[in-house]
Amino acid sequence: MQWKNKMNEYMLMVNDALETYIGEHQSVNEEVFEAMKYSLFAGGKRLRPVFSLAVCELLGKEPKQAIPYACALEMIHTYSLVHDDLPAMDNDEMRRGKPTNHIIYGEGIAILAGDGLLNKAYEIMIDHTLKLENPSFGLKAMKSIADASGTNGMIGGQTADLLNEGKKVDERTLAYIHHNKTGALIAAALKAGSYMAEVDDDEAEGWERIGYALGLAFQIQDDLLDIEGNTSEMGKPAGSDERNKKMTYPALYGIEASRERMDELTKEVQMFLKPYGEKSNFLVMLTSALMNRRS
Ligand SMILES: CC(C)=CCC/C(C)=C/COP(=O)(O)OP(=O)(O)O
Ligand SMILES: C=C(C)CCOP(=O)(O)OP(=O)(O)O
Repeated sequence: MQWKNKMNEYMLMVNDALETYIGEHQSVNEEVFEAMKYSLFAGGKRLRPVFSLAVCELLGKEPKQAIPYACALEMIHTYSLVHDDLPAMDNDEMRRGKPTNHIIYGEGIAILAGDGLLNKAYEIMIDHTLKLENPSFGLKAMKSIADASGTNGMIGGQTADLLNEGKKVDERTLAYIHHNKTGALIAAALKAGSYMAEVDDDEAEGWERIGYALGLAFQIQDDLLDIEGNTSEMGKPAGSDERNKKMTYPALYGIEASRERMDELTKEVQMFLKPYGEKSNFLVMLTSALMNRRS
């Protein structure tokens, strides 16, 4: 299973860099640092940073070039989960196999820890971009991540998700939710990775487009697991979507149609990767593993 070794290698690079970036704090604000570290190192799959590193390497550059942007993506993703779990949102008590941030630290600190992770992401990207000989690719990677995380991206998707709880949404609204809530950050991970390999905008947009397909397939599997998976394997509560009256892909289209759509999207991603030949083996394997995952 060579791809798993590669996955471990990328994860180690990301975890080491995250440890360095988060730093140590021994002062009155220590509590918020502890809360940030708690969720960041609770055992996430590190998919978004791994996608960035893998795309950068596939395109012929050292994956470490993408590390600051990859770590920023993981911090933004982690903040979004900390806030998503709050009582005001999904009110979940378990995440990444552990009690959620607000259960351990209380709601106030959990909100601040999310804010802290979000801000830290930009501190890292700005520090690194300022040091680049040619900062334009760093700026483009950073802009991709900022756009994807904002009100026209992940925050927009989460807003639509929240406002439509308990309602039967139409296909367009559900597509908007998925595209933005989950797709945007995954698409930005691929796009930012390609920018760190110094590709032109057309090529970067190709990676972004396929990232959206990957993101939708990933969210469909997440929603299927919420119905069919189990809490101990997933490390987060099964049945959360039903409890929160969320309109999901399987709720609107049914389980069979959801699986078919996920398979189509997976094939689309694999067709995109095919011209890259052997260099794309890791991403091809990771994509199929994600669609068969149990957590
Ligand atoms: C701005 C914010 C707070 C964004 C949250 C984005 C997001 C992808 C949440 C998790 O989605 P989910 O609720 O479908 O997934 P899970 O099953 O992991 O809770
Ligand atoms: C977008 C969704 C479906 C939220 C969970 O994302 P992941 O499944 O990547 O969560 P972690 O492994 O990072 O905890």
